[in-house]
Amino acid sequence: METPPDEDVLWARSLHHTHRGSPALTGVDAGVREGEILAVGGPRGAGKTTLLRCLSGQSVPTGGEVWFNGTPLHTLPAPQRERLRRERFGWIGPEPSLVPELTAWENAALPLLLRGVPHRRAKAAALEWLERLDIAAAGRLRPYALTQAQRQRTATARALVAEPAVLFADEPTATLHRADAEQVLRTVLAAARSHRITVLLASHDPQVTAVADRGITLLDGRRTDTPAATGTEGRAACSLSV
Ligand SMILES: Nc1ncnc2c1ncn2[C@@H]1O[C@H](COP(=O)(O)OP(=O)(O)OP(=O)(O)O)[C@@H](O)[C@H]1O
Repeated sequence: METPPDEDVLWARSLHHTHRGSPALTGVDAGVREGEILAVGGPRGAGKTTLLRCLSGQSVPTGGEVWFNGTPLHTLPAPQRERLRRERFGWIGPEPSLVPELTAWENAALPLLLRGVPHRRAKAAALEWLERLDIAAAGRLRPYALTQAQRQRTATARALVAEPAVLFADEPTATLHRADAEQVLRTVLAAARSHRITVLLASHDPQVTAVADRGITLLDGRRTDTPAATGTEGRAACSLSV
């Protein structure tokens, strides 16, 4: 068995995954270094979400290995995997799934509250992230009273509030208008760089993936990027002002 490279915080080898018998990933290798922003590009249906779900321990691959800091996620019993996910990973999906009964700040504070952080400290941290995302004024509103953009910003605050080791952002700006998309991306990237959060950013939009340090590309569940392209500096090609 090959050992994960020391510098990779997250490392996957020969990942296979099927959905009801249909292949979604076919032998994908990937690695991301601490503090790196890695884009996962490719058209719809290419396998980006499936890859992020396998790397984050939400799905167990049908074949291959996933290692996080020397821990094999692919063999970890479900309760430990859940715990690791809760404590070390953050997730932003294309649709903000907020708890309808909670206010924006309570939703944002949820990862800290569930971890037993005192109410006052959790609230202060949540409000700080909502402030950074320009929606502190909406902190007392419940999700039904928020716009789609405010809901997505709240979900972004929730993903960052506990300063995860790895942030998985799956099409995080897909439902946002350009200006909102730019601000959400800018905040995520600034937070990642200042807190050394590793980011996996999946998007079918080349303007979004261009903000990453490095990118891989999937098509029909396989990587299509060449080693040379993998090392390309994404930021040089960035067309979003983030
Ligand atoms: N729950 C599921 N059940 C059945 N097939 C699925 C399921 N999830 C994904 N697939 C299929 O697996 C393949 C990869 O899907 P995946 O969502 O990972 O791709 P993607 O690149 O993230 O695309 P998108 O941007 O549309 O989400 C596709 O063919 C998709 O139809």
